[in-house]
Amino acid sequence: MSNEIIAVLGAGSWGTALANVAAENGHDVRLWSHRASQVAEINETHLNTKYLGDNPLNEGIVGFSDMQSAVENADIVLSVVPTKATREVAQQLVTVLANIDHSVILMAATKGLEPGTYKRVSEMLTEEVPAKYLKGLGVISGPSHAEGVIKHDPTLVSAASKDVVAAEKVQAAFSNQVFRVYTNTDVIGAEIGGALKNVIAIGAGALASLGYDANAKAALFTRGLAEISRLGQAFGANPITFMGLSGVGDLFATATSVHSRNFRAGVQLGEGKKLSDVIEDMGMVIEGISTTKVAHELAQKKHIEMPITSAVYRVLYDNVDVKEAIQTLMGRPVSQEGK
Ligand SMILES: NC(=O)c1ccc[n+]([C@@H]2O[C@H](COP(=O)([O-])OP(=O)(O)OC[C@H]3O[C@@H](n4cnc5c(N)ncnc54)[C@H](O)[C@@H]3O)[C@@H](O)[C@H]2O)c1
Ligand SMILES: O=P(O)(O)OC[C@H](O)CO
Repeated sequence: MSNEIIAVLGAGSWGTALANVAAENGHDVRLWSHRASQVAEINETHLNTKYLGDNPLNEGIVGFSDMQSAVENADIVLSVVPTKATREVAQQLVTVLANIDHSVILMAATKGLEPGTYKRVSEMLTEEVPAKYLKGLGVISGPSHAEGVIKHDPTLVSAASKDVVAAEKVQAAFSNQVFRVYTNTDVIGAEIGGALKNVIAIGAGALASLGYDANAKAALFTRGLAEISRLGQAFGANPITFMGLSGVGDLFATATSVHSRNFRAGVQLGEGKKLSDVIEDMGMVIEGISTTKVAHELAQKKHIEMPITSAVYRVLYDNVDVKEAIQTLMGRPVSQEGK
């Protein structure tokens, strides 16, 4: 494995965990944060306590406040900020790439859809970053909680890109005995699966808060995946992708794990906590809250049947009680499976 220079933009839970994988693989890893205090903590103590507690970070990770120093000569740049910060950070990256006249493989590990435009993260990056600065563009997706990755739980993800060489380079850079990267060319499927599973995970948390067991969970996962697949196919995704890591894999991980912010948000909402308090107390991004609104609007616009997404939307945005939302779902006219 050759030694690569890898810049990670965003030192939250996931950016830091991915930086750690790359550093453990012996790469030169620069972790950029817009918060100077976080950079200082990473460089001085090799910890990122707000996001990853007392898990020690590989000492090869160097924190940077200056994006240009982080990106200088980088082979691969990972964008791992929340969806809502993606354009802003991409614009900063473009300024840097123009200053140093440099091109990179750019991969987003963010999972979400942009409110208003309904764009996927890779679409935002394509719009913001001129092609002359790109040696390939794609996404990293799949069932992967930072909390598990940092503890070396065996984890599988996919690196999806139309540019197979770029995806293979990312695969080689990040794969090891506990972190296995598959390549995939279905970027749309990987992104729709990764974003939409968060909506279903909020629903799973709400079900759990009511004490419902395996029947209800299985119903939610199965019919939730059907909705994700319907939306994805309307945008040109390969339906097989939803049977893979970015589909059922990530849905299962997110909708069953206490590490999931989306699942935990669903539990708290089911227990009657106000949405604004859930967001404030989490202190980390809960992408599914915004994605639910985007998916609900998209479903209406494109006439795609997504009743579970609509139910989660009503709980989040119309203050509908979880039990009432479930009753509405169960009370719909019976229909044929497979449609
Ligand atoms: N946490 C996970 O296990 C995990 C796994 C896979 C994918 N993801 C996805 O990765 C993305 C990031 O999630 P996370 O868990 O790291 O979030 P987080 O809330 O833990 O951290 C977000 C980071 O982005 C930074 N940030 C926020 N706004 C910024 C801005 N305008 N400019 C620069 N930096 C900014 C924050 O300071 C923080 O360091 C999300 O889309 C999430 O769905 C997370
Ligand atoms: O903690 P969550 O709910 O944002 O989920 C994190 C990852 O997307 C799981 O693959």
